[in-house]
Amino acid sequence: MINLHDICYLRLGCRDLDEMVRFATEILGLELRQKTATHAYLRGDSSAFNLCYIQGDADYDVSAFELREFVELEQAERELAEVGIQVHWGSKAECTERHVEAFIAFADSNDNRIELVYRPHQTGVRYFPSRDAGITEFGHFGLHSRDIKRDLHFWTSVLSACVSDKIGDGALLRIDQVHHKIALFPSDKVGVQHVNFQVASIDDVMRSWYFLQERGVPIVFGPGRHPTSTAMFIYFLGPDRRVYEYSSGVKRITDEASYTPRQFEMKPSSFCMWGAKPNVEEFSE
Ligand SMILES: O=C(O)c1cccc(O)c1O
Ligand SMILES: [Fe+2]
Repeated sequence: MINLHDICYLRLGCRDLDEMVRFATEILGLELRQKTATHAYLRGDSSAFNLCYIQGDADYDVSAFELREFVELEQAERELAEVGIQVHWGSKAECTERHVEAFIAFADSNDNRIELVYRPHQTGVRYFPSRDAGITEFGHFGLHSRDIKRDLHFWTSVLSACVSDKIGDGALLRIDQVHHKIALFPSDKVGVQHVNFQVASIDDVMRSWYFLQERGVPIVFGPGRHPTSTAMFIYFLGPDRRVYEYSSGVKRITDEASYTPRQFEMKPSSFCMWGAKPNVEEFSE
């Protein structure tokens, strides 16, 4: 079993890099750390980066996870080979591009591009936001799944994720005490389904609600509260048409032994206990 220590970064292709940098800094509230002609590195914590937008193919995306030890990358290569998945070892230049010491890249059971990373770089300077959205952490992300049974098996038996809750066939998966850091949603697509940043409080969620409305940012769900993680949330669209989420108050599962995953019905009330209706394809019946 490949032990995922934490989520690490997303690499997100886009058509217009400058437009994504404007959105990420002025709307989302990330800090731009580095920009080249083709790459923009943004963060909401003291990591070298959380999101890297890449000029080019808008459908390209990668999600990355940290492993604790270098030997775990070598073990992962062997374990993935056993289930018929070949890995690519990052070259020196590819490691530099990702601000990591080492990584392997592969496609998961849904053809989602995944990277397993050893020693992602931290900075010695704190995150200094370009707008005060109240971001405390890169929270989680959703991935598409064209065959949920197959992909859940992969994520929970080849990789170390555990199901915290299910909503219909969708699954919220944890890799540590946080209720979920990955979510798998049935769909006919591949890759990243939504991107979540945690914010400090309900005040930040509500402040952003007014802020986003004033600027004409399409809000696609919320404000509301998830009955699953208990987090209060708001979802909106970026100029890349990707779904972004702020949430606050995600529950922790501290007593693994006594926790049983719950099955929620596939209804709007399972996504929001306040009555908000999702305008997100994968969250709709
Ligand atoms: O936080 C959650 O519980 C949650 C539930 C459904 C969908 C999501 O994106 C979530 O973050
Ligand atoms: Fe989410």
